[in-house]
Amino acid sequence: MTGSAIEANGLGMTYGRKRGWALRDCSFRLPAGRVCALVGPNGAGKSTLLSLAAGLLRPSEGSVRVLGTDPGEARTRIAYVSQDKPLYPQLTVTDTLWAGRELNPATWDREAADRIAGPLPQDAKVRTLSGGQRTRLALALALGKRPELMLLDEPMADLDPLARHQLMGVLMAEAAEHATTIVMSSHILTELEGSCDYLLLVDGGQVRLGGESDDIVAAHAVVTGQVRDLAPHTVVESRTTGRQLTALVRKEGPVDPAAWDVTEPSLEELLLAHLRSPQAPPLLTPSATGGPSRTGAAA
Ligand SMILES: Nc1ncnc2c1ncn2[C@@H]1O[C@H](COP(=O)(O)OP(=O)(O)OP(=O)(O)O)[C@@H](O)[C@H]1O
Repeated sequence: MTGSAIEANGLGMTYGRKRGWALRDCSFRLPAGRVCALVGPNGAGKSTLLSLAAGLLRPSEGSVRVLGTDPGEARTRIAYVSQDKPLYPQLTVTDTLWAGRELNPATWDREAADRIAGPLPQDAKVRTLSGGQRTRLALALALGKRPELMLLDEPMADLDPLARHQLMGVLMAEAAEHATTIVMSSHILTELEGSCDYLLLVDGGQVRLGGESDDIVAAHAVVTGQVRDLAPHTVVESRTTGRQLTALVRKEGPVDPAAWDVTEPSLEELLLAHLRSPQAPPLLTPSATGGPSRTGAAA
């Protein structure tokens, strides 16, 4: 088994008793070297999970280990880009990159940072940059640090489509070349489909899907037909048009091709079906549990 980038055990976080649980009873493992999409609706707990992994929050219950140790101890090996991208507004782009080098003298990779920060006006003060430009600078700092684990909270949200495409390309090349683990939260599901090989779906503070994207997709099927009984498969979502039933199912064995038209769902289709169906049981593939597959039925 490869090493773990993140290992959560019964992880829970509340920001105050009256506020309830932002994250509850989360147990999963993210193997090192993966590019992981962290998806879920607003308020699902994605930022909370990333902040816990970055060591900026302490768990209210359970534990999280990062790169085999406590998040605080792994801090120099982690780069975290939060949604609000905190940078010093009075520094210029050049000064900011210089500070990045000074803070990470042992690992600073100027070429990697320049590849991302290159298009920015180098003498401009951070406070004069647009939201997208600030994102670019924050990502340059993160990549220049040459981390083992990048935790990116909606990194592409305020980038234009061209910048998004280019920066995704740089991140993917980085992951491939240096085996950097990347966890990237996003609401843009189509963007994740071609880039991420691992998936964590968080909803209501719980991990509902976890594992290799391909395996999670392969565990499901879209079936269309006139038969009503889908047993033994688990129906995640279904709709009826006339006499025709279309359903997204989690397969329990082979689906009868004589009774159903069967296609593989796209990742986007799969995620949307789960987001619309909070009652669907969780699915974690063996690599996400460190053991046999965990489903709602077996958990
Ligand atoms: N600093 C905070 N103080 C109090 N409650 C918080 C704080 N940060 C988050 N929460 C609460 O924790 C829950 C999870 O929030 P979180 O920001 O982790 O969700 P998210 O999945 O990142 O959402 P989004 O997609 O909108 O960014 C929400 O109910 C939110 O209101």
